[in-house]
Formats: sequence, C-alpha cells, structure tokens
Amino acid sequence: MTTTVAVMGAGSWGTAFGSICADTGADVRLWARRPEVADTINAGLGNPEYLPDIGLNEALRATADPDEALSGADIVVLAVPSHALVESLAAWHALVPRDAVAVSLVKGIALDTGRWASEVIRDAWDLPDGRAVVASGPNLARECAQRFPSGTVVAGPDEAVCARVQAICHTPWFRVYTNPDRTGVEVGGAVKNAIALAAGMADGMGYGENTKAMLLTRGLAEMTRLGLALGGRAMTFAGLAGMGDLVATCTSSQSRNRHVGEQLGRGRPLQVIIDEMNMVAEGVKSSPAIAGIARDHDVEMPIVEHVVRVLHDGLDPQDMAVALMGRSPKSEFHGMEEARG
Ligand SMILES: NC(=O)c1ccc[n+]([C@@H]2O[C@H](COP(=O)([O-])OP(=O)(O)OC[C@H]3O[C@@H](n4cnc5c(N)ncnc54)[C@H](O)[C@@H]3O)[C@@H](O)[C@H]2O)c1
Ligand SMILES: O=P(O)(O)OC[C@H](O)CO
Repeated sequence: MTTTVAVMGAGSWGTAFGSICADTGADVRLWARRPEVADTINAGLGNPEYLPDIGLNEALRATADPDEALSGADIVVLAVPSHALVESLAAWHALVPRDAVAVSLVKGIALDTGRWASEVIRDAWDLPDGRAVVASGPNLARECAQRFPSGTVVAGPDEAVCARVQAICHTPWFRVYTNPDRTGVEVGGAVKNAIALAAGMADGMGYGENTKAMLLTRGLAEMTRLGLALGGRAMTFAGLAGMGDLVATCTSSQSRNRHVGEQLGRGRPLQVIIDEMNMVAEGVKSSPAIAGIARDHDVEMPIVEHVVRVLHDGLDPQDMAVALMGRSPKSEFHGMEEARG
C-alpha cells in the first residue's frame, strides 16, 4: 500500500526530502507557506528560490493549504525552522491524523522552550513517544536534491516506526540507517551548527586546516559530553548524525552556519549577514539554548559558550581564538571517561 507523506515546509531541506520520498514511490504532499512556491513546484519548475537549477521528482505535489497536505497522511515530516516550530505545531494540531508518525528534520531547539524538537512535537500533538522520530545526518539539501550519494539516520525508540520511516526515504542514492538513540541524534544535529559557526570564523580569520580539524574534533568532544549527560549513546556521535554532519557542515561552502561564521570572522556584523540571507542558520538562535542546557547539566562546552559570546555579546572572533587557546591544559577525554556508552 502506498504511504502518504506530508512534508510541512518547502524550504531547501523540506523540498529536497519531499523529492527523495517521492523517489521511493510515496505519495508526497509538500506544504509551502507561500502559494506561489507551491504553484511553481506543481508547474514542474522546481523550487528556484531554495534549490536553483535542480529538477525535483515530478510526482511531488505541493500545496499552500495545510489541511490538503495533512489529510490522510501516514507520516508527517516537520521541515520548518526551529523558531517557527511551536506556532506551526499549534496551528496544525487539529489537522493531524490520529495515527500519524511525526518526523522532525529540525536541527535545533524549539525557540523559547529550551527543548529538543522531537519532545516538543510529541507533546504538542499528544503522540505516543515512539511515534516522534528524528532524521539527521550530513545532508546538505542541494547535494541530496541532486541525488549525490548521501546518508542519514532515522532515530527513535520504536524500531518498527523507524523502519517505516526508513522505507519512505531510503533510495539508491540516499542511504538511511536507523538508531534507537533519538537524544544523541538530536544533540548531534543541533550542536554541529554551533561548531560550524566556529569553524566558519576560523576560515574568515584566515586560519588553516589544523585549526579546522581541532575545532571539529573538540566540537565532537563537546557534543559527546552533552549527549552523554542527556542519556545519549557514545557511538552515535561517531556516526553520521555526529561526526558525519560535523564534517559536512564545518567544511562545506554550502553550509549556512559555516557561512555566517566566516562572515563574522571577517569582521562583519551579525545582523547585516542575516539580512542578506533568505535561509535559516539554525546555530544563531540555538547556540544560546544549547549553552544553557549544558550549564544546567554541568557540562563544559567552551567552543559553544564562546560562539554565543561572539554572536550575542559582541566578542571579537580573534579574542575567542585567544581565549580558547589560553584555557588550561587538559586530558583529551576529560568529562567522558566515566560515560556509559
Ligand atoms: N538545508 C539543509 O541542507 C538542511 C539539511 C538538514 C536539516 N536541515 C534543517 O531543516 C530545518 C529547515 O531548514 P531549511 O534548510 O529547509 O530552511 P530554509 O531556510 O531553506 O527554509 C525554511 C522554510 O520554512 C518556512 N518558514 C520560515 N518561517 C516560517 C514560519 N514562521 N512559519 C512557517 N514556515 C516558515 C520558509 O518559508 C521556508 O519554506 C532546519 O532546522 C535545518 O537545520 C536543513
Ligand atoms: O546549511 P546548514 O549549516 O544549515 O547545514 C545544513 C545541514 O544541516 C547539513 O547537514
């Protein structure tokens, strides 16, 4: 039987993910906030604002009517930015079919809640815990839409639900793995954005590959410490949603987070950088929330803390570099030795 999938959000990743699901033969309805975006997709012209010059699966149908998108959906995919999640969930609650599975593509913390997207979705829609899953990995939307070989992780506590979601997005060019560690996968997707901001700053200041490699690896240590403190599994951070996404995001010219960091590293003001973009850089709003969760759990995250200070307290990226390099010498895996894996 054909699975009906509602993808809520026709930005770069929602559109690319919807097209991937259509590639598996699922019946996909993509909700776009603006009717003209839906019309352009339905006319076979793709989504030029978010994915210029990329052809989408022609079976992908778009609509600006959330009721039309959600009606009869077996699986509902959330692809709005984290700052729009809470209001969107409230607006759509009454339209969501009772037995639907929710999949979060959101790599961030729901604004003003300080909570991970999957928890917020589960509670807003009164779902059993196992029916709120996340999908995360090194998935630069443009490359996935181009059908370049890529992989992702679908994570949730109910193996059968994860397998259902895997089945609607696993293709010969998009490999989907399952993982029971939803917490770890969600922590990975959010923290890598903060680290990509730092990596971009290093690029903007003209530092080299050693610096990038150190930031990425010490960023992985921060991600792992936080994830373990919240109950995640150590192996998850060595996987696609951890190390994999850090590599893609910290090194890619396509990453919006790395881009914002690079511009900051060149000395440009944050608001000017944001105003020039038509897409979201989740780390800008999520980094303070991540730092807050880390402090609440007594987890040390110096890179994330300094990124927050550059973003929101006017710290100069050059001074961030001096401060991070001037920290007292440590043992490499401090804060992780006692961890359960
Ligand atoms: N783009 C990627 O490569 C990629 C890959 C994996 C995960 N993600 C994650 O997916 C999520 C969505 O990102 P994206 O890249 O598709 O974003 P985007 O900036 O490309 O598009 C955002 C979409 O959300 C809509 N939107 C914005 N504000 C809204 C509001 N208040 N209410 C409803 N809709 C609103 C926009 O119209 C647009 O369709 C983010 O959490 C991001 O981190 C992105
Ligand atoms: O463009 P970014 O920085 O939001 O990164 C996109 C994806 O999350 C990469 O996996």
